[in-house]
Amino acid sequence: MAPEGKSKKRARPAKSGESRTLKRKEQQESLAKLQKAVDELDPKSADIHNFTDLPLSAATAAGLRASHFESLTDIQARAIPLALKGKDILGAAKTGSGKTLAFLVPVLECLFRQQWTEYDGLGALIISPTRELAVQIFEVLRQIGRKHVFSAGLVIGGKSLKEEAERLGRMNILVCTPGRMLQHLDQTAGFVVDNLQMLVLDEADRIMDMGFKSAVDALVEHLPKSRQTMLFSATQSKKVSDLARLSLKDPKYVSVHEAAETATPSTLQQHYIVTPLPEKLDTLFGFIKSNLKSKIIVFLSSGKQVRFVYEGFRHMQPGIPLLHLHGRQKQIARLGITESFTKAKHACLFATDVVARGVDFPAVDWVIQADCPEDADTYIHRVGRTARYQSVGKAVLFLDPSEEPGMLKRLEQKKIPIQKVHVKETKKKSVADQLQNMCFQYPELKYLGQKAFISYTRSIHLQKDKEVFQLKKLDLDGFATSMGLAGTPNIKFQKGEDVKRIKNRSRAELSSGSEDEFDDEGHKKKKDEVRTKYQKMAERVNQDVLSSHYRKIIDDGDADEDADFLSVKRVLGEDELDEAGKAGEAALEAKKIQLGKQEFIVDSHRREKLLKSKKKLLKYMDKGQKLVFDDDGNAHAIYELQDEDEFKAQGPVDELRRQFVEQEASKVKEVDLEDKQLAKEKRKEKRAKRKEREREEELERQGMRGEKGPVAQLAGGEAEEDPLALLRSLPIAGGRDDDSEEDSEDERPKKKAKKWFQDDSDDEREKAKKAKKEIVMDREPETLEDLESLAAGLLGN
Ligand SMILES: Nc1ncnc2c1ncn2[C@@H]1O[C@H](COP(=O)(O)OP(=O)(O)OP(=O)(O)O)[C@@H](O)[C@H]1O
Repeated sequence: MAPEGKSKKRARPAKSGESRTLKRKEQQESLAKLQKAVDELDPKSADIHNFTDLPLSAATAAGLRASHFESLTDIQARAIPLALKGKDILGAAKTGSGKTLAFLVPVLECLFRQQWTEYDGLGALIISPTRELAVQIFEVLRQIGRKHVFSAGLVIGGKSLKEEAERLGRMNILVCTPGRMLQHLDQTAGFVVDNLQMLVLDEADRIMDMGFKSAVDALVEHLPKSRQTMLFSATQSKKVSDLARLSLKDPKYVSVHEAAETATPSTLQQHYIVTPLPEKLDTLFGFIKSNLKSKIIVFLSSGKQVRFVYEGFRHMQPGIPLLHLHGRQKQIARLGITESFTKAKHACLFATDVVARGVDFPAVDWVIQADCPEDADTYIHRVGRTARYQSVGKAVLFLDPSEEPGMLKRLEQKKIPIQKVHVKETKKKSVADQLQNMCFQYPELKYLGQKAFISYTRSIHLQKDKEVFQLKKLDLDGFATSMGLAGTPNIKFQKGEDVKRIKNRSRAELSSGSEDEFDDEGHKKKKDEVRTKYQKMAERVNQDVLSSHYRKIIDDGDADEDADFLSVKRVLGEDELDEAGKAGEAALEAKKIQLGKQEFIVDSHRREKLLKSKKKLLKYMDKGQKLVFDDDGNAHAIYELQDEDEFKAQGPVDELRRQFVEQEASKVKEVDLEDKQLAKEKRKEKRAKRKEREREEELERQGMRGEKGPVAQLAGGEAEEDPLALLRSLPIAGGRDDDSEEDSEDERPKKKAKKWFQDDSDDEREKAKKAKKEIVMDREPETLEDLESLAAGLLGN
């Protein structure tokens, strides 16, 4: 028996070697077949109607099938074939027409055809202007990519940079917002994007506009030029400057609805109501009361408007669940609200333009634009939240009489069909009295009202399109009264440069909470900017209620918004020390500290804290000196070793210094370049080695077990792929076959054990598979953390 066993053992490697070669051959043949099909694909073919008509990998096809996507929408049928062939694309199609899949499918396919692994690093970057949209794109990617083994992550902020940074290195596909991504590219050591194959900009016109300009330009600087780039939007522009900024190569413009009669979906009914500003809230409340069995989104111009209307109406209990969403809520609250509204059958969501673009809430009946959009493009995106993909929807725009002619002209220019309707007087519900009572009763509501009033008037003042927005023609006193305010708040507008600078930012940016934050006066807030108590008080020029009221505002997840006022936690700067003293800070018993040549008096906790900060103290410390030791071991300053005359003969000191600095700088630069090149080559070499080894091991393992692995299945073409098979075959720490040779190469990084695959035995694997299935089926991701942890591992489930 023993010899038999022995002979069996000897026979196994030979068998596995054979099957390994066979499987590799099959895999290569299958890939070559797929590539050939892509090469031969005619992007203009009229026979492409379904996903099955496209040359796609079995994994993508299975993911699409499992997500119930069968037939292609127009933009998908036109854009995907071109994208599969590696073309740069400018894609334009109406809202809700399926642009997301038009770029996600090519992303998956591009990486699949290159057999991308986690060691190849970042392969595709998808940029979205808002966090909500990024989360949604990520969700769709997770759905259709479920059979792939790529890793994917979300980079949208809302958690510490360090936490995000730890995951980045492992990601093949990232969905991100521009600012946050740039932060990582600038600050996260070891995050390499040299290998990037694809860059996608969803809502490209928005990402390329002023608000994101510097972030996007800097971000693109980091990316390799030899990549495929795709831009999508319902309001796509062909601006040459944008194309140049992104170095697009012979881009194909795919605009499926260019010849359409209207720029909005044909299933959308669009109306407008002329309602003077002082009657707007009455009309809105009346509308909501008349549509209690509906799902409604109400767009307002700023977060403060949203909060006031939400709080005010909530107290009046209209009989429908009310929600509110704006960019300055905490990330977790934003996600929770988005999810609640997604699931709700009947609800009314008050929102800023943070959800105007891309967000795919199911079955929205009404989109109400209670505040006029800044331009026709914003109008198109807002109304696009309803009547999505073959469903019907209705939209109503509220206009002040002064806005009517200008706005109608803009809408007409953009081919937007809209009809005027009148509100029945009986349907209007006067809310001014109730709001006035509430403002009297709840000072915090009054405060919100004042802020909302100010932010509304300011947004009108800052609008670029003066034909539509004419502050002077608005009845501001009537508006203040309708909000329940006893008097009209005084408004101060900035003049000159400030206004110009603020004007350059669109209303959407001011209210969407995209990424940069702005203070009440429109100044861009730096994250750690230190502002004194006095500065803040000075900023409250437009308020006439006491600051204690602010603190009473119920914190329902909006803490971010009022962080300026509510938070007492501040980082202190030097310039604050004196102020702190003035403000009566408890003084410490004065003591003295000697630092370098300077003496410091410590008379407050703040100053003491400052003096503990090494970084801040650097400027007071000696800069250090270069010393040279003579033969006797005595130290000398460099100049001491040179004869003075000799030294002077060399030229003016400043010139010498400059030359020296230049020389050294160029040396450093040279060495730096060499180092980078060397490191890059090493990385490439390692990657290639790893990839080869993985393939071999995978094939070896499959051959030894006699299992039908993914490679064989892929070659078969027809059989249902096991999404985890490839993963299982990867050399997982703690789960290696005993008889597999331990790789002795030092440089090989230890793979992290993936929880669900730790034991390689079939039973354990089965259990892991079940457990994983349970997660996917029984528990939907609830938080950002859930989403990311699902994705941080792998797309496949
Ligand atoms: N081929 C398809 N078959 C069925 N449904 C689809 C298909 N493609 C997309 N959809 C559905 O259509 C809806 C809208 O798709 P998507 O969000 O991609 O639209 P969009 O064009 O990006 O819209 P927006 O311009 O507002 O961003 C989604 O609910 C999506 O699931």
